[in-house]
Amino acid sequence: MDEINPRRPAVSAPMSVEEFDAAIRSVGTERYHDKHVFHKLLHGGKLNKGQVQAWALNRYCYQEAVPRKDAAFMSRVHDRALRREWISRIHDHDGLGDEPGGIERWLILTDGLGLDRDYVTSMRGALPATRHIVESYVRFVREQPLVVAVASSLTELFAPSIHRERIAGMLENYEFIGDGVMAYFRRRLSQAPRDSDFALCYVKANAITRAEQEACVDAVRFKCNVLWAQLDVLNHAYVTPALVPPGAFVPEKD
Ligand SMILES: O=C(O)c1cc(C(=O)O)c2c(n1)C(=O)C(=O)c1cc(C(=O)O)[nH]c1-2
Repeated sequence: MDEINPRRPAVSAPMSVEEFDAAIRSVGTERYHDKHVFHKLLHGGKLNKGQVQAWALNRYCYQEAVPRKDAAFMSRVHDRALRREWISRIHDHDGLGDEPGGIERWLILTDGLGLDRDYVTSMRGALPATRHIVESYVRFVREQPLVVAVASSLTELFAPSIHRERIAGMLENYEFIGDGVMAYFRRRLSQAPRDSDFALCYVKANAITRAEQEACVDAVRFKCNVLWAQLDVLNHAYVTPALVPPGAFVPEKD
């Protein structure tokens, strides 16, 4: 007869698929960056043009990092079917053929805000912390188990509602924002659900043990932190009291 070994740590049973789904979504409810004060200011028209410029040029660093993290992910995938699926994420951002892609659409936004393209793409004016934060996402995806790396993209489950709020809020509240420059976010309204549907199915099918499921939930938490921390440093540098670090972009006075 098997004896119960009291020294063996209890192994928790895996969550049901419904519990796992709910655990992932509850991370977003608790800590997605739609709750950050900087977004409330941005969408509510409470920032001046210089502060919006600072947001857009720092966020460029995130845009620039996303296809690199997807390429880092793909470099580790041996399953051809998964690579065939994932590559569309790189095309979404870098473009393919006549489709200019999301980075180009982001630069249309920064053009519209009166920022010089070379300055934006050089990332010279970005806050020092922004670069470190976005690189931590690339590193995470390069180093973590594949299913955990996929899970870290699941914040996109929560993105469409913030994109809708941003399009409506910025168009309504800033005379320097026109419909054309919001094209980036409009396009994401269809891209993000496609990506997050796939990622959620993949994670549910491939995170089998309780430990794997918990690592995936932690990955969503990590990624919320990546998004949150980018807003923390913007708020710290550009919202009162403004504390722009040496060498970073300085808005012109209104
Ligand atoms: O504006 C936003 O709030 C927001 C959030 C996120 C997200 O939740 O990760 C992404 C995006 N936008 C986005 O535009 C985007 O292309 C994107 C890719 C990814 C990813 O992790 O692969 N997240 C996001």
